[in-house]
Amino acid sequence: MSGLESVLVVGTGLIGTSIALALREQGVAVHLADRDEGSLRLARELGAGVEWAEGVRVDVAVIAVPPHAVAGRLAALQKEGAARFYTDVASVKALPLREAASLGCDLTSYVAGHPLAGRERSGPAAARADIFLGRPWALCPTEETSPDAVEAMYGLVKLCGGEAVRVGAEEHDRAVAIVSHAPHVTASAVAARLADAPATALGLAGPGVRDVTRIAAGDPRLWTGILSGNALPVAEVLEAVAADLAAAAAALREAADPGAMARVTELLHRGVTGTGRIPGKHGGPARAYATVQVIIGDRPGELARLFQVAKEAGVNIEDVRLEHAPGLPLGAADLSVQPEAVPRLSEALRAHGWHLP
Ligand SMILES: NC(=O)C1=CN([C@@H]2O[C@H](COP(=O)(O)OP(=O)(O)OC[C@H]3O[C@@H](n4cnc5c(N)ncnc54)[C@H](O)[C@@H]3O)[C@@H](O)[C@H]2O)C=CC1
Ligand SMILES: O=C(O)C(=O)Cc1ccc(O)cc1
Repeated sequence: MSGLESVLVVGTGLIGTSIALALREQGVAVHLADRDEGSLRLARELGAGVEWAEGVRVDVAVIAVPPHAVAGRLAALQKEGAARFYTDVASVKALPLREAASLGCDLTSYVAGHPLAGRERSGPAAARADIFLGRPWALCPTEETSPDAVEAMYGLVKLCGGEAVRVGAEEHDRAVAIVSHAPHVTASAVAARLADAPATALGLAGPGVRDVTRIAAGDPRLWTGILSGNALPVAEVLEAVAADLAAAAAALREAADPGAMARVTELLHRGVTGTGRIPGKHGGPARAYATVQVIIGDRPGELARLFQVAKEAGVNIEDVRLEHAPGLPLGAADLSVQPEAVPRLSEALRAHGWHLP
């Protein structure tokens, strides 16, 4: 299919509205539908598109609702003849395909999809057009899917700035159990320890615990649906994680024994190996950035001034992490840059009066 001109987004939450905004930026006509009037209105007011009027037929319908609701929406949309092609964005893929088949949906025009991009917040207010840039976007056509439908979805993913990855639904589900679903439960288990932690402990919280628990802030209702839709693959990974944790705890009970601590060290080494295997930006190999730490005042415009100095020094800031010192009007910014840019950036920052610890 050449040129995708009109899209219907059903479910104007975080992902649906983000897709709509990304497509609007590319000049695509976007129609919106959601069973929740407030979400629909907000998405419209954010410039994500116009309300879908029944009878309007589009090139592609994107179903961006919770996993268990996908097949029902697909069946209803196909009955109305809403689009030429259909896709969804649910975090699990075998479930909607199975349910769509049992509801008698037309599987030739449906390509199950999943953008591996998102946030720990829900709803249209959290939507951003750029969350898909350089991110993988799984597409799971089956033997029944028409080549035209697959081609249309590659076009849609490209328009959103994502990188299409073709994969079978079962393989997809086993993969995301490892890289997304089990990590979510693990993050929740760590974050749950904070629910009744003493104030002293919370006051000492640093970036490490933030990194490990960020995704645990996600919507529990949505995540219950995701996990129940991928139950066995997730259970398998969690059992392996639990075994590692139980072995580490048992070893720490005998910490005076060097043999026991060696087992803990071995787990830490496997962890280092695992983190090193996570691909870097744009799906390329992991790239180790160097960090330049700068002390910043808690004042408006401080970061903008910092970025300006980096820009003038010709240094690209790949990532930035802010750490606020509790109770102090100061914080630290960790700037991730290419290792070779560290001396240039450090020198430029010092020359402009910044304090580098
Ligand atoms: N949150 C994330 O970071 C990611 C989520 N996903 C998947 O995207 C889908 C949507 O998730 P979010 O946008 O995060 O959720 P969200 O809660 O922000 O939005 C979901 C929207 O769907 C609407 N909705 C629910 N059932 C509906 C139905 N039967 N008909 C019409 N509208 C309905 C809700 O009113 C809501 O506006 C889910 O399947 C999720 O697994 C995929 C990638 C990332
Ligand atoms: O917040 C993050 O880092 C995520 O990875 C979000 C996310 C949540 C659910 C998905 O199915 C895909 C991505």
